[in-house]
Amino acid sequence: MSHLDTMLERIQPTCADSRAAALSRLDQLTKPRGSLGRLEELAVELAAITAQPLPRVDPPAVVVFAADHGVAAEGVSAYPQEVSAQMVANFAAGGAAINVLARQIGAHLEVVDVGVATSCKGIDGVVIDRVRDGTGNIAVEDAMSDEEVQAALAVGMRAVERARRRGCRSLILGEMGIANTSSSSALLAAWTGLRPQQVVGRGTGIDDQRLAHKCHVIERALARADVDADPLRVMAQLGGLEITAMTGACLAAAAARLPVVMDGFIATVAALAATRLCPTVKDYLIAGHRSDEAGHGHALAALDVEPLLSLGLRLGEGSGAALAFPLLHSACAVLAEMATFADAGVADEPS
Ligand SMILES: Cc1cc2ncn([C@H]3O[C@H](COP(=O)(O)O)[C@@H](O)[C@H]3O)c2cc1C
Ligand SMILES: O=C(O)c1cccnc1
Repeated sequence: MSHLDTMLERIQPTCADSRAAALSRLDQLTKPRGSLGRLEELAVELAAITAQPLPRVDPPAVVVFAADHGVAAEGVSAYPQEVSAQMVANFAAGGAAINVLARQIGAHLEVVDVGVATSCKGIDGVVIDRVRDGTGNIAVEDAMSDEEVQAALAVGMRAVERARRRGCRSLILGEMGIANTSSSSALLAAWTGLRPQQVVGRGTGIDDQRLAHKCHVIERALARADVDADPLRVMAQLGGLEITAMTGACLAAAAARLPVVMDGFIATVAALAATRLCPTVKDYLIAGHRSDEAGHGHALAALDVEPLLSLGLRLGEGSGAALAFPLLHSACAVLAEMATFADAGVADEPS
């Protein structure tokens, strides 16, 4: 049995008893029923995910998976490929946006080189768990072999295991990889049947001319691929190493009953891939935000989830998920710390 099959077998439905206990307690707390809106839904979801009537999400772990994309050679990004490795060094030095946001929420941050074109070996503090030197250019060849997809999934699973051993109770998945909005668009188009024009966005900030070119590149990739193949084969043809690692991490998190806060477009497509391998994973996912990337709304709709925030972000790295995390913290605190009507001697029926 493969590593993946073992993981898929371990994924169980979320806990109905803890969900019911959290729902019942919320209705006894000193507030009009349902008045904390989405925060109440979040508390209930977290109880069901963790199988704890009083869930805890602290401390969170942030894992940033980094890799390169052969399709960068088509000129689909506003930035050159070298930026992926340079940003890995920046993560390691603590200077990127996600470093700041992770510090604010008390998260341990780990950066994993899954396949940056030029190895990040030697950069202090980076986990080296490489599958290959970047992917193939999806416009002309498969991104990876089937074996490499399995290997990249396992990279994500190992990262979750490390986070668990450190005592983390929730997971924020981030990515760094120049041109990864192209791979994500191709995957989303393959799985939803949407046209490239609907799912391709400006990524790092490309102009209209480059956007039209990017759409054409994705059309070439889709024309070459068998989009009806099984999800792993589609990932091999059109995906990315860091995207696949995030998929593996979603599966491992669900198996371990860890809530996953999804970040932007790329992270959401990776989570969508996980649900195509195991639909139950969906119940372990919390949509942190809606990014400005054109395809993100479609990816969230494909998962049938509503994001917590919409801040016009278009960064990735796990930044939007880290910004949403305090809401999870608040949901848990309200459930655990608010007085009940009985405790506080407050009349619990409207007159
Ligand atoms: C300095 C810098 C930091 C980033 N951090 C995240 N991204 C984001 O931009 C990339 C995707 O956009 P595209 O497909 O257009 O290349 C990914 O690396 C993503 O994480 C960055 C991009 C840059 C340039
Ligand atoms: O939504 C995202 O995650 C995103 C958008 C643009 C560039 N990088 C990431």
